[in-house]
Amino acid sequence: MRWAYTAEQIRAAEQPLLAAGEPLMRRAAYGLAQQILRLLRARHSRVSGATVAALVGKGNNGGDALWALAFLRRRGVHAVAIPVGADHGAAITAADLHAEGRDALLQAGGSMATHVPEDTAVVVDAIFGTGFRGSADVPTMLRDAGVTVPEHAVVVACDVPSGLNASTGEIPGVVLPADLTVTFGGLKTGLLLGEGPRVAGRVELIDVGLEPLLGETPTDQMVGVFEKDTSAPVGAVFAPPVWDAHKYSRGVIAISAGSPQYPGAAVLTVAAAVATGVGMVRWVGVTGDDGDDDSDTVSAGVVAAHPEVIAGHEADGRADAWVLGPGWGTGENVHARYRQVLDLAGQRGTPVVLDASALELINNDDVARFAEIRRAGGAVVLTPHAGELGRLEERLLTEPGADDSHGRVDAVELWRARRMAAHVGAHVLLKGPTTVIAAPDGQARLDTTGGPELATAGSGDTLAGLVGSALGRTLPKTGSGTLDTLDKIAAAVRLHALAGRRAQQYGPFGASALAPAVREVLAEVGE
Ligand SMILES: NC(=O)C1=CN([C@@H]2O[C@H](COP(=O)(O)OP(=O)(O)OC[C@H]3O[C@@H](n4cnc5c(N)ncnc54)[C@H](O)[C@@H]3O)[C@@H](O)[C@H]2O)[C@@H](O)CC1
Ligand SMILES: Nc1ncnc2c1ncn2[C@@H]1O[C@H](COP(=O)(O)OP(=O)(O)O)[C@@H](O)[C@H]1O
Repeated sequence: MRWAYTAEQIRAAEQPLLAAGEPLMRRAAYGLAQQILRLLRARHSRVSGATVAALVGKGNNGGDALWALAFLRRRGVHAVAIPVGADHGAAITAADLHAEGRDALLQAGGSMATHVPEDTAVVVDAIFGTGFRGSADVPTMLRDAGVTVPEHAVVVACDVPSGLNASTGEIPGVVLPADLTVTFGGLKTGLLLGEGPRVAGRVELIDVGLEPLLGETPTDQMVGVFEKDTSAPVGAVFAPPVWDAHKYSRGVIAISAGSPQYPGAAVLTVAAAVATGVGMVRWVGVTGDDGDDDSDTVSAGVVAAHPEVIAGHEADGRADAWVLGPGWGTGENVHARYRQVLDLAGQRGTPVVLDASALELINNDDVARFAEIRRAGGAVVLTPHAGELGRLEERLLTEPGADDSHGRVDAVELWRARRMAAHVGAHVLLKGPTTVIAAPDGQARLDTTGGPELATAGSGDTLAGLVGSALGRTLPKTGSGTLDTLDKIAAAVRLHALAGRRAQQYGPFGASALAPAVREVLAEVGE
């Protein structure tokens, strides 16, 4: 796992090193040049003779690119810098650029230009970096300057795409989307939130020696990031059973989901939990303890699809984790069931996942119930998408709107999830293209592994079942002692994302394809 930081945190960490004369810019530029060389080698047989053009602003971001061009020039690259931007209304020129960088480039034999040569293989976007404020329309700036980016050129953003807020992921104007972003010192949260993932392309991090200083950031301000190619602890959380396991020791997942209106939600949530391999999955209807005909239809559907499921109407049975809410709708009994399970969980310390319709039932009185569950050793996990979180905010917070007093109106997903988690004393799993998981103590994780193939009805029900399984299953004693609720939720999110990718390999799919794909992913993880 890597950590991500706001631009302000990165800039603060840089200060002592810059004051001590550390050559941060040259380290950053060297890393950028290496990444460009790698691209050139992959796309062209020869590095020497290839053209790399940088769109250079007047700040240090431009300085990075100028130094990188100087390194590339020494490797035989045709290196060209094009000043882009304005100062007091007048277009900037070479004289306005970072002086040392410009001199380094010229001394190395590079050149200044007013347009991007047609044979350019790589265009470096170095107009603005973390010093960007306000808004900018980069394509219009380029058009006004008579600069055209050739269609065949690969666009590499220096630190962040110019015009992207490096902390929040907002784009107040328009940016030039990058194929690759080479970022320096630490991963910026803006590359992972909001519009960031859409415009940053692949992200490579260059170590410039900030890590020790960033490590001093309070943990509630660091954001853990699960990298695409390393695992959130999927293997540890969804580990195979130990040799002397029995069905109760492996974990019993109790799921109250579905209604006559949405019977499929029950099947999908149950299917996900079953697919992870647990000791038992119980399905519990939302009617009174006697059940009724309507609920029996849902029950029959669940058992027909999954004969191994124990279906009934009593909440008071064995449960190592509860999942409440997928497909409940607004039936008259859901509220009683919701209250009953929260009270039971408070007495027993059972983790509870509140999804979909259950989220609509939460009010401020429940905060004390959630605290009770945590005190008893359990956890509460809310799994809203942005719309559901908005409704929670309206109901629970006195100031539901996004607060911009910290200069991060967005970081929206991160900030909103953290705020809600702290307010209600529960973990908040905020679903979307970037999934945010916030703990009540301020810690957070981001995962961008999931693709848009997951945006299909019932995919959230599947995720709720996976989170329930992660919280209720018994972990092997060895090697998993340090896994906390945040890790378990993160593992479920990652498993969901990997299942989406796996299912997609066989073509477009609906959510019922996810549970079989979960089994395939776990078979590989376990190998
Ligand atoms: N993080 C690190 O470890 C390092 C960061 N460095 C680089 O330094 C960069 C930050 O440099 P700076 O602080 O000089 O800032 P930038 O180079 O990001 O941009 C600042 C310039 O752009 C102008 N500007 C900002 N917003 C504008 C807008 N909306 N319209 C028009 N002009 C605007 C400012 O007036 C200023 O002249 C980083 O992004 C990174 O590339 C490296 O040089 C050293 C290592
Ligand atoms: N564009 C996207 N890219 C990646 N993941 C997405 C995207 N849109 C939605 N998702 C994921 O798909 C799932 C959808 O869940 P949800 O909205 O609750 O669906 P439903 O309620 O229909 O089951 C979530 O895990 C969410 O993170």
